[in-house]
Amino acid sequence: MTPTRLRRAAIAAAAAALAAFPLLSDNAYWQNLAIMAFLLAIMASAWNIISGYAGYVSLGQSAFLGIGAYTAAIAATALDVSPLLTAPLGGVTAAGAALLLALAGRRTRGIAFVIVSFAFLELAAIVASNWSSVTGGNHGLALPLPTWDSDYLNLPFYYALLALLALTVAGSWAIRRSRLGAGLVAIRDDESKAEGVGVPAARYKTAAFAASAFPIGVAGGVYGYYVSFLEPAAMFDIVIALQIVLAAHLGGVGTLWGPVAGAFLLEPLAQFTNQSLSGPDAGSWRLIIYGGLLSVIVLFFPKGVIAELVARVRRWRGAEPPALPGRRLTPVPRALPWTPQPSPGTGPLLVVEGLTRHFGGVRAVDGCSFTVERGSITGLIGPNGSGKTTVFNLLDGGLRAQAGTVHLAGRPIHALPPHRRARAGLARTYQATRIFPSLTVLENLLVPGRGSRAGSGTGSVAGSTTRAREWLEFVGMGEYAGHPAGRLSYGQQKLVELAQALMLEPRLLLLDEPAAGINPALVERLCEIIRTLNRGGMTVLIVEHDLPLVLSLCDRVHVMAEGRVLASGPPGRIEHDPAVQDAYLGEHTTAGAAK
Ligand SMILES: Nc1ncnc2c1ncn2[C@@H]1O[C@H](COP(=O)(O)OP(=O)(O)OP(=O)(O)O)[C@@H](O)[C@H]1O
Repeated sequence: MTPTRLRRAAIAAAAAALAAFPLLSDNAYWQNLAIMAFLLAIMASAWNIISGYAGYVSLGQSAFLGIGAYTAAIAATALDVSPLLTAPLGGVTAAGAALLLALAGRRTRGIAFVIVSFAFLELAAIVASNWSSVTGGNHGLALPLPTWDSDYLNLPFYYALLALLALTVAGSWAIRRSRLGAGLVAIRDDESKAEGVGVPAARYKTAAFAASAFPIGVAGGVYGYYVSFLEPAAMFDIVIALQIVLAAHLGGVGTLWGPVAGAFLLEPLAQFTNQSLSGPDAGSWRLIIYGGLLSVIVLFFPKGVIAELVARVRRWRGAEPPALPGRRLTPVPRALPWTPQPSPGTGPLLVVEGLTRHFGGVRAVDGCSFTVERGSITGLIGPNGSGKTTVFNLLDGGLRAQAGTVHLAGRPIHALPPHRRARAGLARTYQATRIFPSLTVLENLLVPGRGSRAGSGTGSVAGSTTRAREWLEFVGMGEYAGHPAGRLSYGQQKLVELAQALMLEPRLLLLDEPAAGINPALVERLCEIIRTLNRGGMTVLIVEHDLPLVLSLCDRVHVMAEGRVLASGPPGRIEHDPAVQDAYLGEHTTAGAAK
């Protein structure tokens, strides 16, 4: 049996055993333990969507449990129905409240976001405590007792939470396999790069926050009815928030089953501490235990205890796949997997006027103006520090210009956010390659989606996959499609990043030092690729220090010095321009400084 089949069989057996358990045993202790484990597993699995996939670690996710519980209880009382029926409303309210957290996630990340998320939990507790007319405040809110036969007391809760757990895991699986999921992991790996390849990060994160809060809110509705009494201190407890994070870290952050497995491992400890710790200091002791455990795990098993142990056993058994070897390069296919559409308007494709960006006293780009003709390969050269990369960062929106305009195919793009510039037809590669190491090579290409230029980034995943494979074949990386991108060599990563940019089917391709740090055979291949793309109708702007390469490849060259274009013209003329030689030899700079 293959490992995948073995895992599927184990999951099916565990699901069947859990489904049959309450029918075979009426032991209330074990049923309660299972119910609480389901609850924790739902929360950890849902937390994983925003914190595991997208990397926004939330210490406030348990707020949605309280929000769901209060909403379902209040709605059930108002409508005079069972709280089990109003539990989905708890999910809807939680997803709505998550938009607040998503707003914070637009402005903060890393440790700042962790603190904001914790503040969100505290805020929810304060609202519940003080809004006594609705929530009962610190006196609490009592729910009616279940109406069904006491013989079946736990069963409806048990099966409701088990079904919700199955749905949460299925939802998490579907999200991870979708373009949204690839986009979230890309955001975790490198958010600004993700935006640069057309990922609408703010929208994706908002969707992930809502998807993460919804199941927790529904579970809160069921849980509130199960405990039948709601009070702010218990419903918005930081210890629950810690347990969620701990469960995910125990099993494996960012994996599908890790948070679930972690929850089942952790829940017995949670029950033990609940029962054995009592008195006024019990809360503090629980905080110390869970906080301490979390610190140890994050320090020594950052990817999760189970995930790290499995990886270590694999390494020990020598089962880790070997480093990816370079293969003989296949010839570049002559035909492009793409038919370019003519760009609208007439005149140059790119018009840059008066572009300016200073960093304190450093005038990195200082009133820079130039054009790129349609269908050309244009070079942007200049000595180190002359501002070439900063110009690229201003063109793709990674940096905001302090002055100046940029028009692409007649359309002003200087005020657009990076993902909309990518969708407008601008794609780039980086001087130091920036692919998404946690994704496979194929997934790296699926992040931008297909045909983004035409605004059809919502095209089917199947269609995008076909196109992604075609572009990978085109750059010669087809056989690496399923490999983790982080394990490729530097040169291979450069080719993958190029294919990723090509997935945007750009009007203008910006290449930042494509030949830097790669072997001569690969440089040759890269030139061949660039020429083939250009023959197929793609316009290319290239920053490169390898002058012979630029002179042989480009139709026109702009030379930058001190943040502005000093000279422009065909390569033959530029090569012998005294002002250019002056700038490269440093005399221009020296003279400028002496003035
Ligand atoms: N984020 C930043 N903060 C401060 N200074 C910066 C920043 N980015 C660039 N600079 C400065 O702006 C100037 C231009 O840098 P830039 O990287 O654009 O030059 P470049 O022509 O691409 O150089 P190279 O060919 O070495 O890559 C340099 O003096 C650099 O130190």
